[in-house]
Amino acid sequence: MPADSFDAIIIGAGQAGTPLSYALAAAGRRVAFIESDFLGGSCINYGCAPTKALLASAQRAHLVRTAGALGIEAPEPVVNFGAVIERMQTLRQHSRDSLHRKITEVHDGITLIRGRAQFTAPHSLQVALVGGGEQHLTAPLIFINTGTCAAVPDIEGLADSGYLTSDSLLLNLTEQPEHLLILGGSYIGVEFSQMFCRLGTRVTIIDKEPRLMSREDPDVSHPLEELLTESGVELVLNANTRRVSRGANGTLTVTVDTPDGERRLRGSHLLVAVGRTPNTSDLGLEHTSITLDEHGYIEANERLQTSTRGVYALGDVKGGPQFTHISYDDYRIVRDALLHNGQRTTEGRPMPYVVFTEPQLGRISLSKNQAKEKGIPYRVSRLPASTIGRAVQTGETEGFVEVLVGDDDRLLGAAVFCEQGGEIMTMFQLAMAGGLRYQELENMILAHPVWGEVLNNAFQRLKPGE
Ligand SMILES: Cc1cc2nc3c(=O)[nH]c(=O)nc-3n(C[C@H](O)[C@H](O)[C@H](O)COP(=O)(O)OP(=O)(O)OC[C@H]3O[C@@H](n4cnc5c(N)ncnc54)[C@H](O)[C@@H]3O)c2cc1C
Ligand SMILES: NC(=O)c1ccc[n+]([C@@H]2O[C@H](COP(=O)([O-])OP(=O)(O)OC[C@H]3O[C@@H](n4cnc5c(N)ncnc54)[C@H](O)[C@@H]3O)[C@@H](O)[C@H]2O)c1
Repeated sequence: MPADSFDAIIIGAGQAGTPLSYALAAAGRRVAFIESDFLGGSCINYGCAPTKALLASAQRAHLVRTAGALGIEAPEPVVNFGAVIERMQTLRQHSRDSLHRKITEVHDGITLIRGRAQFTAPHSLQVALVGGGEQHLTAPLIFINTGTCAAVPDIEGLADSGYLTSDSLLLNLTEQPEHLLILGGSYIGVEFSQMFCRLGTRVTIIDKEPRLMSREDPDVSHPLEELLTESGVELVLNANTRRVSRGANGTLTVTVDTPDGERRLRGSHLLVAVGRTPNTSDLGLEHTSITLDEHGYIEANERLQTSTRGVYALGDVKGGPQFTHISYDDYRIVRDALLHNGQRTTEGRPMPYVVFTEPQLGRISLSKNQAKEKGIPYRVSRLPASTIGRAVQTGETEGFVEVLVGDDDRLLGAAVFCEQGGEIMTMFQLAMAGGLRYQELENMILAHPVWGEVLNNAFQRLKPGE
């Protein structure tokens, strides 16, 4: 079968592939855009957007539940689980429809192909089309944005007992779990735990590490652990999961070894959230010279070029931090290099992220442990959120603001665990991007009483890092 020839082929409609298709088409290139599943990839369909929509419902229930603290008497809220799910589904469908319109109607020059792509040669692909048949394509430029799927550990009985991942949970959830066991206490486990707890589900998190979010400094993860346990989430940490089984009545039992001995944890549903696996195994990469790392991620250089000339890897599939804003920045780097002679690379770019619990945990750049590991001298100031005027007025006094300052008085990083933590962290990021010294933030006139006013006070307790 003769191959259809294009200027560029993009595999995967994720957070890099989609804007890249628009940019290349706008520059007059003929683009084949291949997606095997839903447009928008994980962010739109089973990642950021649907989880934050569900978290918003859970947070509203919590606000109603706690309104009495502000003098507003409200009855215990009734969670209409079906309506909560329907709202999330509607938002997701709207995003998918809007993407479809943009790709097929707004932008000329994009040929959308629904199917699973596989390399047959370094610049040739075969697509197993949704609905049957196949198509062969070729192009001098190929962009791989195939993302990841949920990793599933090899645990006795797990496959036979039935489990959920965030991918399947968010696509197929119809009934409210009675007791959700969550394997993995990092971004996904933590966000889902608070969400389900506030919607009225009993929740247990199991993690093999002694701490939640174990990449964070201990004095950052511990307040998060306290917050969750105080709100009713059970934490089983330092736990080696040995076996999963499902009884005749449908109850799941997860058997774990902990430092205190064996425990059998029972629940109605099990969510596996132990990280992600790259979508590379069926890409036919053996027909190219593209290399993979030990975990199956595509090896790409700081310009996102793979070892096959003209083939790029963008987003989660190339390994490293897995965030929508990083995938989107990969797009910007490749777009600028190809269309605007841009020279920027992935080297040294800032790495902000937010855990969307309430309060949020916002993080930018170095933690204390990372500064120590890199031998970077730092001073640190940590302020309880209860010292922020706005926090006192709204009653949201939980958490802290922590900033690291270098020898040149410029910021090295921040961890902000309080109401509006993500937004406050973003202000610190802007100050870092602008190269501001901390004294400039201390002396800046900021409207009173905004949350950002904490930028004036955050450095009050600066002391040398240990
Ligand atoms: C539950 C959850 C919550 C998250 N929350 C956040 C958050 O709050 N903030 C944040 O920044 N990040 C979040 N993330 C991470 C974020 O979703 C990803 O980092 C981001 O979507 C980047 O994805 P991507 O561009 O690499 O590809 P993806 O969005 O994963 O898209 C890849 C696409 O490629 C398609 N594909 C795969 N193989 C083929 C093939 N062979 N042929 C054709 N198509 C193929 C897939 O169907 C998919 O549509 C979350 C992730 C999860 C799972
Ligand atoms: N707000 C956000 O930005 C956000 C939200 C959700 C997900 N994400 C992205 O999604 C990716 C995946 O998130 P994640 O939380 O699944 O993965 P993760 O890699 O961040 O954490 C995996 C967790 O599972 C634990 N674990 C691993 N194997 C285990 C086992 N056998 N038993 C018990 N625990 C085990 C680890 O100790 C770790 O705590 C992240 O890299 C993140 O970037 C981001």
